[in-house]
Amino acid sequence: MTTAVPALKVEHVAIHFGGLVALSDLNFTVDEGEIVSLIGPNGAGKTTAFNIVTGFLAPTHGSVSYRGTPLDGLKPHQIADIGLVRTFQRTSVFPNDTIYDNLLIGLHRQSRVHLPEALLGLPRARLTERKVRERAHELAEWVGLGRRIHDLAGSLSYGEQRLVGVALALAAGPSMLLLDEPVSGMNASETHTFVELIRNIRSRGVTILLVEHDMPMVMSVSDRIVVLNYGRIIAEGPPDTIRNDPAVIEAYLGKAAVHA
Ligand SMILES: Nc1ncnc2c1ncn2[C@@H]1O[C@H](COP(=O)(O)OP(=O)(O)OP(=O)(O)O)[C@@H](O)[C@H]1O
Repeated sequence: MTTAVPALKVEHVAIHFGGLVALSDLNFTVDEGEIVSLIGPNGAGKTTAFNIVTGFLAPTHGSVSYRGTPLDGLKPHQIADIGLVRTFQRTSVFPNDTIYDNLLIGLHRQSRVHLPEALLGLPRARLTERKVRERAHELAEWVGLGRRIHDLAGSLSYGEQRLVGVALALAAGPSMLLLDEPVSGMNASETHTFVELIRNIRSRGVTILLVEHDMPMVMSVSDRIVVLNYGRIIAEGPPDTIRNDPAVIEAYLGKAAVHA
């Protein structure tokens, strides 16, 4: 019998900031092709967990592995190189450049062509340059910004700028995408479109871990939800289980709501 190795494995992770235990004994997995959300009230430890998985913070105890490879001690860019790529809460587009140029900048960061080759217009650089341009168009189409590709990024709505952020993350060719509050600041229609995009990204074989406050969005998109409170997992399961879990309701609404 073969046992499938989970894509992401977080084992016994704890982190202390001085006397504050921000996470303690955190254990969860994400399977290949799964959409998992990490939720919890403010200060529960979601962003801290995200930062540990992506190498922006080192845990005090425990370990994280991806496809069986320990991530301990790896830098964020090394973790991205093995396929785990994140987006950030703040949009990081260059507002005075077009979407296209933003994507080209992102793709050039990934591309292996050395600057001297590109400057000299050597054949390998020319070929790669053409591929990079094609890829920029594909990425803009993928996130639904194909028709706006030559608009200035600064002219986009906040929600659309987040889409550019997702396109930039996709530019790195992730096998797992970590989305940090991707729909914060989006209206209902943008959020709906974004949910479709997440499903589409997953359908192309990308595993997804999401930190998000928008409960209807989380409930509609997730296969499984991990709920944190005060740095500990208080519940884990599919949306229907989580929706009705008394510990989750209590964490969000307080005891009164459960006993009302
Ligand atoms: N660098 C740090 N130094 C000290 N304390 C920190 C640091 N980062 C986070 N914390 C604390 O760790 C706890 C968890 O914070 P974290 O930001 O991970 O929570 P969160 O669930 O993401 O919250 P939110 O939903 O408000 O973003 C909080 O008490 C926070 O104040």
